[in-house]
Amino acid sequence: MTIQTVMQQLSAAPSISLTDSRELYGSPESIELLHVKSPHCNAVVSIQGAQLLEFMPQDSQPWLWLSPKAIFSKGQPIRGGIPICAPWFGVNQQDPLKPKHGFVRTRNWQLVNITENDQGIVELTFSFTSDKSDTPLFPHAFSLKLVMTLAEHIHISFIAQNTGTETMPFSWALHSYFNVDNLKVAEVEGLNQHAYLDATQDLTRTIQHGPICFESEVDRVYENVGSEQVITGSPSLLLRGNNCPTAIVWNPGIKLAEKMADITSEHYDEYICVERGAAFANTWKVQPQQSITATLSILAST
Ligand SMILES: O=P(O)(O)OC[C@H]1O[C@@H](O)[C@H](O)[C@@H](O)[C@@H]1O
Repeated sequence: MTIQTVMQQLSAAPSISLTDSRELYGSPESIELLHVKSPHCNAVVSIQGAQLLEFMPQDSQPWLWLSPKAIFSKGQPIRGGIPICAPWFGVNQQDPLKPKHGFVRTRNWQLVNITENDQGIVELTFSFTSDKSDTPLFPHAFSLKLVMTLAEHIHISFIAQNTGTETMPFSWALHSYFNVDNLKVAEVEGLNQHAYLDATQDLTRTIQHGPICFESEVDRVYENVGSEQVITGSPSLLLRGNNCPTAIVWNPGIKLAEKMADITSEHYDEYICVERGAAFANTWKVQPQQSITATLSILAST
């Protein structure tokens, strides 16, 4: 979309304005952002990575965690909100030197549509199309579409299309960072008795007993999960995924966080990640010209 069309669509969407990270967060470098202040919510979205950074329903508290030490720099991951990991999740299995979590989280996406309906519900549509320069990183041509609906809740549709001529292995995650007011009492429910791969123990298969608690580093991959998980804490949230068979639950704990410049021991206990996507045994095999759609809703849990 040209800047002219963006401006036209923004003029029909009174709750959305264009800003940047310098203005909003005082960063030295400027990353383009959309600021939503609607009757339903306040939100901030980065065009780099098509990444929702902040979300707070009216009369509530922030649902997503954005690190106070987040780095806003072109081509760098932004720590917090909902980064999109694709076309692979985690460490690349063929070449561990390739960027972790793929490369679309650090690229500019195309903003293809901005709408706000009469009730003030905002919908943002982004697209990403790989090009020849991406072939050394990922030998398949693909395009992605992400539709983000911001109301009193968050709804995301994620669509991947194989635009090449061979079957495309594609793993991905919506790597959501959720605010917790007390890590010691925060829990994730909905995975009891489920096997997981423990990334802190060389991916040893282990069985989950009861809710997930965060007493030290947690880095777990649950395959073939049910549609819903609940984060209990303040706020309590319900995640409902469709076609997102993998859940990844992560908090680095204090020791690892000390080594992460955009988290540190000062902030590691402010969030947990509960990510949904399709990874490990659930990696998508996308046929030539096939599109696969997944959706994720994040709702207040009652
Ligand atoms: O620092 P990154 O690349 O954003 O990754 C953060 C974490 O992402 C999680 O999804 C992984 O399970 C962790 O192992 C990883 O440390």
